[in-house]
Amino acid sequence: MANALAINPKEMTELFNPGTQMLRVNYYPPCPQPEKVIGLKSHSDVGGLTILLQISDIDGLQIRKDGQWIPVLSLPNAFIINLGDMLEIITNGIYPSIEHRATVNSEKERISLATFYGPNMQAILAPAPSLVTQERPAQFRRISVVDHFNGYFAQELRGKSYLNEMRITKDGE
Ligand SMILES: O=C(O)CCC(=O)C(=O)O
Ligand SMILES: [Fe+2]
Repeated sequence: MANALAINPKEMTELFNPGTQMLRVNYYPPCPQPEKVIGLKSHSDVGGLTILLQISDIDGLQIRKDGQWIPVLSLPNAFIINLGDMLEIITNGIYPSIEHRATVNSEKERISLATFYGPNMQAILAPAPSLVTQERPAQFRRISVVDHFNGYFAQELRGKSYLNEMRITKDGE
């Protein structure tokens, strides 16, 4: 990714090396009225990369694109790769994180395994200096990784609302 962006790889490795790895197992029981509930509310993952495995062949994951919810069809033995908020910040918005949610099925349970590749807990999160230019000023504020995690987990999941709080607005706030 650093190569594709033509940045000094150190700017990326300083944030993610040594990184953290977390695993979440999601279990969505069947619901007779699936249109009235949501399995996992709309959110973007907080960290770097998410590698997701849908265990059963039950669809449920949806991504938001141009304001529309698009189903991600489950392919047998295929991983789904999601970009998280910290990658959006370090790439100064060039690689946006993906907003997604999970729905439930009326008859069958669904299980997914999400592996989160996250940052060094001692690091500071900010756009990579070489991606901050006069034409493209910093889009996000500097914050410690710990404070960023604390802020993210203190809120309920609501789209990309927490990342949006990190955005520097036009008047520099
Ligand atoms: O179950 C899914 O497909 C999505 C899981 C997810 O978004 C998460 O664990 O963060
Ligand atoms: Fe997620």
